[in-house]
Amino acid sequence: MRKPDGKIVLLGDMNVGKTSLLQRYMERRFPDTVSTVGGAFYLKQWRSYNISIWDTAGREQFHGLGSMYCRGAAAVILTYDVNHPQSLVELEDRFLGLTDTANTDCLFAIVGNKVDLVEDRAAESQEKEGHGPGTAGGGGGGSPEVPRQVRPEDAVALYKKILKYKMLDEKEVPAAEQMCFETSAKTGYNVDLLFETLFDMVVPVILRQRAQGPPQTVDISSCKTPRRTRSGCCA
Ligand SMILES: Nc1nc2c(ncn2[C@@H]2O[C@H](COP(=O)(O)OP(=O)(O)OP(=O)(O)O)[C@@H](O)[C@H]2O)c(=O)[nH]1
Ligand SMILES: [Mg+2]
Repeated sequence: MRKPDGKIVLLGDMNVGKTSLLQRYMERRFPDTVSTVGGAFYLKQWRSYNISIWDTAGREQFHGLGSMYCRGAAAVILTYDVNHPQSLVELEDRFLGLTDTANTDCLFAIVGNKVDLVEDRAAESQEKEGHGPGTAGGGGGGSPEVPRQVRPEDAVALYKKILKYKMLDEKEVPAAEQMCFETSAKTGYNVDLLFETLFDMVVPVILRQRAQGPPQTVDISSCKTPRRTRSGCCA
């Protein structure tokens, strides 16, 4: 098997749908998933390039592994659940720091998944209309019964914060509107668009990396071994 030419890593809180997104894209289905342990990867051939796509565990106890998976990454997909604002907050607080090991010219995509639930809830609330007062905490006439939990602008704001954190010039990287997606692994909405937009963007990064020298590999000896807790789990 040929060595991958480039690497894309999915990061984000547990349950946001990272594994489901990857399975939807690679296997064209939406199977039941179990919470990921450690990490796993798929290889995708895109044009003449082999791209590895890494699925990581969002659970806190595997957090220490995240920066190892990001080492040398050409792109990172920061995933949140559009119905859980905290999952967007976590991207900044808990996951962004893990990307310090990625390439200096690493691309960042911000992906709000489970957008089908927003539509479902909106439809439900429309059905209820005219059947008496709403149940979703008032606000008075005119305001939607089920407010959208995370707005696309919130993801764009995070993208801009990332550029600041990475000290990147907005003019030299893809625009926020190009890199913020809303997806549904359940219906497949925007899933091909997400991955294939990134593949196309990653190819020039691969070419630049090649021109700069040998690709970075994971040097396991340089990674700190996770401390063992009394229960034997990774801390
Ligand atoms: N409605 C809906 N449910 C989804 C979607 N994507 C994932 N899910 C469900 O959300 C749950 C978690 O999905 P996973 O893909 O396992 O989440 P994960 O981010 O990989 O979680 P960890 O591996 O624990 O980090 C599962 O029950 C999925 O079926 C989506 O787009 N829409
Ligand atoms: Mg998973």
